Amino acid sequence: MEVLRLSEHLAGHHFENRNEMFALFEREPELFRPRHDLGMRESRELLMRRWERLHELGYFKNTITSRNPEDHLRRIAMSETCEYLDHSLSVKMGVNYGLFGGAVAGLGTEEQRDYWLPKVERKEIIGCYGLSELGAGSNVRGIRTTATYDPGSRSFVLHTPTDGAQKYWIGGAAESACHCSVFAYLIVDRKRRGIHGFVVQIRDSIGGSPVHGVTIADCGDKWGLNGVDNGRIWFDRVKIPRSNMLMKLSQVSEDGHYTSIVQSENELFGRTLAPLTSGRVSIIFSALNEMKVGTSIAIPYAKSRQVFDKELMSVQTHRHRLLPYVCGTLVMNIVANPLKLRLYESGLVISKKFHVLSAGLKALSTWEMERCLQECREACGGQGMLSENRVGPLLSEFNVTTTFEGDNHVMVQQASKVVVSMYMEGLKQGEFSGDLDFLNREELPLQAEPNDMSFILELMRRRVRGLLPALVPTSGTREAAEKELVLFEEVGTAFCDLLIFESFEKELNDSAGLPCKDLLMKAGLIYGLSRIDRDSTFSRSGALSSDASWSVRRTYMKELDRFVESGMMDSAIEAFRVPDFLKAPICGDWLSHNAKARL
Ligand SMILES: Cc1cc2nc3c(=O)[nH]c(=O)nc-3n(C[C@H](O)[C@H](O)[C@H](O)COP(=O)(O)OP(=O)(O)OC[C@H]3O[C@@H](n4cnc5c(N)ncnc54)[C@H](O)[C@@H]3O)c2cc1C
Repeated sequence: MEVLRLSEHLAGHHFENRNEMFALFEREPELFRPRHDLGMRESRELLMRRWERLHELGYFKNTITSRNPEDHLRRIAMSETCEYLDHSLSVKMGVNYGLFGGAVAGLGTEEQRDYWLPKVERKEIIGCYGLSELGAGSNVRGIRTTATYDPGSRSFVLHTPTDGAQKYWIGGAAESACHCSVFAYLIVDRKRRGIHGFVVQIRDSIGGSPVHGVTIADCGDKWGLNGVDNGRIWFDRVKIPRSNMLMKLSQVSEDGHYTSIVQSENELFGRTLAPLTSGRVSIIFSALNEMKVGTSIAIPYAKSRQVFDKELMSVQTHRHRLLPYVCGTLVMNIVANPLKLRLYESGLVISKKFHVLSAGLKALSTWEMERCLQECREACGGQGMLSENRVGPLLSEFNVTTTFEGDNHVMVQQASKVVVSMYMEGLKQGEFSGDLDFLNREELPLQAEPNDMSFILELMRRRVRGLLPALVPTSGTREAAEKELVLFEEVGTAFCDLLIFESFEKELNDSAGLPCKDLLMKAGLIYGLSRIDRDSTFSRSGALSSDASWSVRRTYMKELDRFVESGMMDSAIEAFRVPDFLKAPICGDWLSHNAKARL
């Protein structure tokens, strides 16, 4: 019962809707069983059939046009559920509903929302999100597409000046999308006004021919996520009506007068890209859910496998290879849930802390997921190479999450920038504030036994305390700090880790009636010890002496054993609640599955 409540808590919201969707998958296996044996063309076709079926059953009804955050969260729950089955499906729907729809909802006027969003919801149009270009991905300000206002025809002229400025990787553009939220430099009366969003029709209908002036090409076969038809788009002086500029933040009047409610180009840039924040938070959950699937396959297999007369899961290295990911998933899930719920609160203003946590968690969770799935693949030995056992294909399906919606290194640097600015401000003022407040106090002595969260938190703080002055000597400049980019990113990671563990502890203390608290506390301890044990920045920053590092190692190994022997590992896997039909043959009676009699 407690474990079921933990499952519900991890899901965070719309537990019943998720179950309902899993039940549909199970009921209609022809369409909804996992397929990892298809080429690009069949994957795309299958995706469209799956999406159509979900649409027909009304799963997304009222989730795009509604003003009620609950309805948007319902769509997110549906999308997360689809990820267990088909990452491409949830990405393609996410680009349409979340990015295209999100751009209209976030950047459009009331009138524009009322015009476009019902069409998206009724699937009369499929939208894509055109930000990245061949020559500029992470460096968004480097895009070159222009949108020039022509007062004579009261229209904008969208143009791709060079091949480097072609829109690239645009999900849905290669085959199906008929509209695109295009991001381009606005030019009014020969003045450049920063990057703005426009709704541009690129095909005459869903899956139809490109409209006049638009050229579209397919990015081609990828080694994962092949259900998504990523495409390239060129605009050759394409005219769109004035009303297609998304005008909530800035407006161009009919006679070509530019006004904006935003004070600076920097602020405009931040607010224009805001829909990406919800995409980033969704990616955190992609990573966590796939770690749930990977470990829910590798661990039952290891429990049923004998190696050299021992049960594989009893082997110390195996515990050390898999359990940190089980524990990390629990920790990050507990931290990411309130982040997601806050994102859909009306009137949310994205604070620096929110930005650091969402960007940092996006990077850390997807890197963890990548390592986790690789480890699960190897932990299943040769069986891990079979597509039917899912772990290998999932690794290639989800690999891109480290790159899109903000490359991970660039995300970590966002955290670095914030913490370095806070530190330099503190040096200037002679006092540190906010999340660096602890720097005003003496370092606490380290407790002898590294066996609880206060030890983990103290070490996380010590590491930040040690790394910051190494990066920013008292007289240093921010520019100099940014040249030491490896250390700069280490500082960002250290700060994110600290925020993650602080948030985790706060959630544990503040959430009344949190189920399986003992299990979660142990998970926090093990995940913390694993991060300390594997990362040299703890010793380099002076946070951890050699003696203390041995003590960490000893406790860590003991805690791994306790986690298994107390039954906590099994409870965690049960709480992940991956339905059997979305696991793999090696989770069950794999001898019978491979019996000669079955040939
Ligand atoms: C499958 C897929 C789907 C996508 N879907 C869409 C979509 O629908 N719409 C859309 O607009 N875009 C989409 N993208 C584009 C995606 O957002 C970009 O690929 C991403 O932002 C990275 O840009 P890039 O590919 O140009 O890589 P680059 O920015 O060139 O990065 C290359 C390498 O350089 C490193 N690097 C870059 N800048 C720095 C720096 N400042 N410091 C240190 N290292 C750095 C990165 O870590 C990376 O390893 C998609 C991409 C893929 C692969």
